[in-house]
Amino acid sequence: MAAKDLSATPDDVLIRFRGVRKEFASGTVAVEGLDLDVRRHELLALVGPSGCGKSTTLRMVNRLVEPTAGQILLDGDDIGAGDPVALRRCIGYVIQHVGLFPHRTVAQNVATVPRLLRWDRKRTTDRVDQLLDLVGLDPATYARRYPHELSGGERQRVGVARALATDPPVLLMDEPFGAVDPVGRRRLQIEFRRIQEDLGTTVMLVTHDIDEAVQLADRVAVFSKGGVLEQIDDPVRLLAQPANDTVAEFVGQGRALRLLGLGTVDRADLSPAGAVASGATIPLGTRLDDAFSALASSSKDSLDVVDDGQVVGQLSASALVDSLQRLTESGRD
Ligand SMILES: Nc1ncnc2c1ncn2[C@@H]1O[C@H](COP(=O)(O)OP(=O)(O)OP(=O)(O)O)[C@@H](O)[C@H]1O
Repeated sequence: MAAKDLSATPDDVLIRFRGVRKEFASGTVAVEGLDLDVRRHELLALVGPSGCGKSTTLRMVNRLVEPTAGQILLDGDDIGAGDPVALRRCIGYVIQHVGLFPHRTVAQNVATVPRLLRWDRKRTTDRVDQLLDLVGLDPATYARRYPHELSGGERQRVGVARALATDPPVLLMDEPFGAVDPVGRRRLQIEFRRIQEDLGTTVMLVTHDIDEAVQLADRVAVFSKGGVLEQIDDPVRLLAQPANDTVAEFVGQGRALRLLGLGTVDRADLSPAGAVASGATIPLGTRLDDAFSALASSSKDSLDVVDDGQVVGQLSASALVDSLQRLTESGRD
């Protein structure tokens, strides 16, 4: 399976779960009757309450867990029929506590799979440097460091670089940004999304954080206890139109604000700049939830919006409400 070009077939589905069930020896049913398609090049987030089977679902894709029933197809092939070691070589895996080898340098950690594949030294070092650059770690500074000489966020970046070393078509991520502080986390999420789009990697991402899911993912799958898939949709639709009470409860009371987080300040939202400056300024393209916070903390009822150092208009509270309305409408058919 590793040798196959997974980008070669026209089928839009890369990973297909068909009637997958996992019952552990203890009798716990972690996943039940799961039918789920993961599209090629998409970032699919898996969310749901603790213990609902998200990690088990993920770990069945690289066969760290074997299903009790059903099938998982990767590009049309039943993964249960092939060699699990070959399978894992074409699937990157990133977990919360990255699991870097403590006695190996950053470069050696990133080179783990290339070495297993017996890449020559030059190809390996070139790839390591390229990946460290990609995740924002200067190779000259970081390549020879050991994991204990890195911050949590830097370790997480090395984990991502290591998982991407051989440019796997599939990346499984289980709470990959969980150990990073909120500010570093947002930066890392944005950078990761850019890398994923550039490389075209198909990603399944398990997260507890609904905000992370709706900000990052192309689609979000909401599970309930017992590994039951309640809804799978794009973030706007999920927030605007939860399929049932379980999903509505899970996506939470902050739904309106989360929807705002999916839009940005656009010229169409602005009224002409007044003669009197409104006080606070924000750049065009600011996320609507950040604009809302800026407005809430300003003493005025509108914000000046700047682009290229010029005030291009004002954003009022009512324009923000209109934007939310538009986002909600776009999530409904
Ligand atoms: N190896 C195992 N043996 C027995 N039961 C297990 C095993 N691994 C997981 N479980 C059980 O299966 C269920 C689903 O676990 P899983 O880790 O997939 O959930 P999760 O949604 O990822 O949870 P969390 O969000 O807390 O990480 C839980 O009830 C868990 O206790």
